Amino acid sequence: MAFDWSYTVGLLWSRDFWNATLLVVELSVATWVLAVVLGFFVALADRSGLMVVRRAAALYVWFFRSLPLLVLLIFVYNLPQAFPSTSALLSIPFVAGLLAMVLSETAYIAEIHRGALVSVGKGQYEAGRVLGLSRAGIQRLIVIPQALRIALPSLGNEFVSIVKLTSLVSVISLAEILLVGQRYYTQNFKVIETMVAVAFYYILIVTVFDTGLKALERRLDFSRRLAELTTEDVASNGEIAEEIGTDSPPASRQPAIRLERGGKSFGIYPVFQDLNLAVKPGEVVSIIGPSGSGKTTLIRSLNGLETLEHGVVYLEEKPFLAGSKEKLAKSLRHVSSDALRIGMVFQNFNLFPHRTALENVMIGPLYHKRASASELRQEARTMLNDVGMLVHENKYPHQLSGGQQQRVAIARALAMHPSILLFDEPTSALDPETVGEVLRIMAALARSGRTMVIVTHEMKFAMEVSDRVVFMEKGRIVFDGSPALLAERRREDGRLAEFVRI
Ligand SMILES: Nc1ncnc2c1ncn2[C@@H]1O[C@H](COP(=O)(O)OP(=O)(O)OP(=O)(O)O)[C@@H](O)[C@H]1O
Repeated sequence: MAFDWSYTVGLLWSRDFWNATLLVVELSVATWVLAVVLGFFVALADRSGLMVVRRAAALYVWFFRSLPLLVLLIFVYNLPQAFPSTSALLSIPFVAGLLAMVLSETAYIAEIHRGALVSVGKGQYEAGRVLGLSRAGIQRLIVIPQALRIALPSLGNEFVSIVKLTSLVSVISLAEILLVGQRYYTQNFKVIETMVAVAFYYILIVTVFDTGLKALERRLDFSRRLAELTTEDVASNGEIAEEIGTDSPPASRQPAIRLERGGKSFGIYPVFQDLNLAVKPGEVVSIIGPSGSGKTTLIRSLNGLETLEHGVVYLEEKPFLAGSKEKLAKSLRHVSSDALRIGMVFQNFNLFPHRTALENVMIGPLYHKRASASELRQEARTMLNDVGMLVHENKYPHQLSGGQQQRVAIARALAMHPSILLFDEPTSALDPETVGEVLRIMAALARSGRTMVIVTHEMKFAMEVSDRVVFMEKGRIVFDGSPALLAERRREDGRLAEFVRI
């Protein structure tokens, strides 16, 4: 029997098929949107601090991924037999189909979100934290935009799967494309001709939505976003200001920040115990020492990025953080305005890749509504100008060199007007050529009387710029004094001489 082309072509104008196509689109889009939203919450639950929430999320994903959709469909559609109260809703095939598909797809999509959330680096969360963003704020402004971009190709792929899975809802008598086709060929036996039309409708839906999703993917892909570059600004940097003014010149003589009897372990390995460090207002303290001596852990303990077990951190002699094993920890209320008094610059910059240099600098003050958006924009531009980066204000981090990124990161920390600035090995991830530009900014900050604590391997810089140098070894402070005293001690102390070579 010859293939009946005129019959197949005629089916492309069939009202039944177009109605079924509309139904498939509605069911697929509703399933996808709901599962993308709900899946995100399941993925967040999977990362919750509460074990019971994590377990519940894992149980959900395990159960609904194990269950075939067909079984779930039949189960949900027939649920009213056991629970008559559900019949008002579940006897509507569209609702029953949607519910079953959402339950199943949420489990798959939660796994996609989970993968995307894991790939947003820890540094992004930490950068949000030091800018005083709440958990929800970090998710909304930093994590979700990045995770969505990472997840979108897989989410688009899942949409295609959902479109095809809708063919299963024919078992609950929902007139989707396959069921319409079956009705046709059981009357005229033109199976192949009918199935060609069925294939056409599925391919049409997938093609249209796939094209749309790819376009969305391109829009969200910030690595493809390019700032308008003028020929002049491609390589140039602006001038770095000689001094980068402070808001509140240090008046008090009491320590700006002080760690008392700090103790920290990772597992059974103690990094330091009974450690004391006090930094006066306007003082520049460099912490130096061999790798693994605990410098980074110490500086991160000062602003709570690492939780101490023992000891108390005081801000202007007011308890600010207490070790988890300290009695004070229970009564100490976390006041976020205190945390905002400490700015931090990270080794790996941790700029937000989906935002321009200017937006990175503005994000903190804007979140805290420190002034109107236009005032904050102006102020952020001044900060960028101070670090010689105004010419690059509209560039995304991937368009900047390491040194330029670190300069923007410094401007971002300054934009919060912190009274203390912590630098965690700010030049360690930089090429030798760009180290100098970051050190020049830090020297300008030091000259302007800022309180700074710097973990560094740049000995020359530490000796020239610091008021005090702290030498750490194996979790202990073995030297704490002026650079001049260090230079003197170096002559007698072999270990110091070995380490502090300028
Ligand atoms: N998250 C962690 N989990 C387990 N151990 C850690 C963690 N962070 C640091 N450590 C360990 O704590 C010790 C101190 O690390 P820290 O990074 O503070 O040293 P450091 O003096 O800053 O070293 P470097 O100069 O190489 O950065 C090291 O032995 C390190 O392996």
